[in-house]
Amino acid sequence: MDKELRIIISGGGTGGHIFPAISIANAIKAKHPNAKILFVGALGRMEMHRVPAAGYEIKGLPICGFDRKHLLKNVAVLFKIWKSQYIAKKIVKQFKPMAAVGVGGYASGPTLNVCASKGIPCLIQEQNSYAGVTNKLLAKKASKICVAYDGMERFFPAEKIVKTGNPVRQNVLDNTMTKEEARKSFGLNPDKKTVLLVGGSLGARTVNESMKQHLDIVKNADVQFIWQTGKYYNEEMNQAVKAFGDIPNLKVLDFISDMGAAYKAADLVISRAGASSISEFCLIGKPVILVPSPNVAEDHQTKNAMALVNKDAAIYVKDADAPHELLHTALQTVGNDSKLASLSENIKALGLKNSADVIADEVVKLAWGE
Ligand SMILES: CC(=O)N[C@H]1[C@@H](OP(=O)(O)OP(=O)(O)OC[C@H]2O[C@@H](n3ccc(=O)[nH]c3=O)[C@H](O)[C@@H]2O)O[C@H](CO)[C@@H](O)[C@@H]1O
Repeated sequence: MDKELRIIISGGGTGGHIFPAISIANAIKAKHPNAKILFVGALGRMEMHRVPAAGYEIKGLPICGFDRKHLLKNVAVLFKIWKSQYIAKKIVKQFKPMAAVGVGGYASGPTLNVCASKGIPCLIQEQNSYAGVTNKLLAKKASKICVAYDGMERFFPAEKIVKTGNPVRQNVLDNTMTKEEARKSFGLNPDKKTVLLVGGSLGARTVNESMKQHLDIVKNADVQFIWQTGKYYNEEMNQAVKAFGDIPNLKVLDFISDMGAAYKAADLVISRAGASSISEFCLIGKPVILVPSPNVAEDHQTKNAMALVNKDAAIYVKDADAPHELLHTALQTVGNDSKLASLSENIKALGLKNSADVIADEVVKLAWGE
């Protein structure tokens, strides 16, 4: 019988924070099936339904970020932070975690602060090449900081850093479908080349516009498309497709639950350059065109993308050029088998394997004081 193991995992806001957290939980459970794991997220954010869907319990804090444009609104934010801290204290008192993991995002702030103040060891996981605000604030209190990029001593104490890469969900890596089965599972022709478009976990306006403005090219192309619009844009994009008329070689979805199947179906992916997505492309060796979001802190997606593009491991299309360039580049690339093969080979060489396992081991060592 395994020793007792009680772990809190906190953070979220977007898939880029939530899915690494779920992979860490899965890796802990695989090694220690009796481990008790509790997630703490932000009420109203994506983690509150994605985490239970992955089979874990989650408690929500009423936390949100500071409003940098409307300073007066921040009085309410301060109150929410205070209240979240109070609720986090109650959660920690009841659950009695032996270690806490923060994956970035608002909820990890109060949760890890409370844990650290009670002497519970904390580990943080930073997915990006540019550290997020919450993780930077928590760094002093953390015992270990797991990162995916070199040079993170700019943000964190060097002696705490472990380079592990980003954990990727096991079902993204272990999909056992054939390409044909995967395409069929999306209602598509099993034998036709396929392009998958993903705008990160929430969808991306630019990627969507690049499709919406060229539905004629889409319809006449000799390939088929899986188009993830994101929840916010889904209705608008569906209406545009409806107004255009029937496009049998196009499947429009707001969110893709089985990314393993979507990647398997695709010969080429078009994507934002979020850190978790990039780790997935590397580990499965997927040819990809990256359109980094220009709207993120310190332009970190462009930095994520360039680490690949400079090694001929991905194609770069600038956000501003995407509406007129993206589809042409995609169609050219997907028709060029030797280009697809070299992109796949080059990107695969950059993957850091077993990240979730390595982090899980670090967490368990902290919990058991080893
Ligand atoms: C706008 C924004 O703030 N983006 C940030 C956010 O991105 P975002 O949440 O988009 O994160 P990533 O691109 O890193 O990861 C997206 C994750 O969602 C999954 N997925 C995506 C679409 C879908 O339909 N189904 C699905 O399961 C992907 O497989 C991947 O696991 O967090 C990342 C990690 O901190 C950052 O690098 C990004 O800059």
